[in-house]
Amino acid sequence: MSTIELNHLTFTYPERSFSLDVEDEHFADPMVAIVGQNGAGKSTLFKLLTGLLTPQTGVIKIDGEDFNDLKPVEKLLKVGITFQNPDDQLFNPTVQQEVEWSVAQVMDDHDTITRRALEALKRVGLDDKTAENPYDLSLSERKLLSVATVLAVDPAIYLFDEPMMSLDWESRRKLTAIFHQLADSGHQVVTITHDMDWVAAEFESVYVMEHGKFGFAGSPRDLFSDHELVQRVGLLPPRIMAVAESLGDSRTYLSVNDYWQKNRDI
Ligand SMILES: Nc1ncnc2c1ncn2[C@@H]1O[C@H](COP(=O)(O)OP(=O)(O)OP(=O)(O)O)[C@@H](O)[C@H]1O
Repeated sequence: MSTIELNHLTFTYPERSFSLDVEDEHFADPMVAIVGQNGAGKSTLFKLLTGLLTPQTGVIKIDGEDFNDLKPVEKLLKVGITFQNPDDQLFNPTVQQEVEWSVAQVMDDHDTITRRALEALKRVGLDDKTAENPYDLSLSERKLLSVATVLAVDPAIYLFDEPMMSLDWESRRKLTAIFHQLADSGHQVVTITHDMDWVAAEFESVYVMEHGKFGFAGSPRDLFSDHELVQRVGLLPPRIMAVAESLGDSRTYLSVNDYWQKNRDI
């Protein structure tokens, strides 16, 4: 599995409205969640990790190599991103062409491009919509299509910016299963999310960003046990904790199952 190292990374927008400043951070787990308030710098970090923005100082190393030294195709094979808003990355006339376009950025063989596109569309459940215009799909389907464009390229590291936002229940279930399949097959999945129930239930590694810096790295249980931090950075703890709290129990619970395990003998 890949590792991402950030060393003395700084970036400031030209307007000087916001600065990101990461001393030393290391993502080495298969599934990593990055959380934090609006404007904390999460999407800016993703733009740096994909080369859409260039840091003013510091280095991003992926598997020990300076990311900025890689050729464009090597970058695409190392890191793929799905944006918060799928409409920012969909522009082809059909669903199939959309995915094929992505694969064509990293290879030339037409048959392989088509095969990979169809496999990725099947994986997200859009294989019956290949001829449709992406803008005729629902928002959930457009989000899954943007995921398919990355699955078809199959980079080592998948970055997802708010993947669960606006997804219907079935699509959430499907995407969560894909996350685990990716992690189990040696990929790294790094996701920005505001969905703390999902973080608590599915992730082992969570990083908190505050004002352009990392303020916490650890397990969801450690994060949600730190009530002062959770309140300071405006995170909503898992809903099961609010339910337990209303019953006079202020312990940390990550899911209904977790609550059940800890309370079934009482
Ligand atoms: N292109 C830009 N030019 C100038 N400032 C920007 C630009 N993009 C983002 N910012 C500012 O940088 C700060 C960090 O934005 P960023 O989108 O990285 O935060 P975020 O943590 O991803 O927020 P959210 O959770 O709302 O997506 C914000 O104050 C934002 O207004």
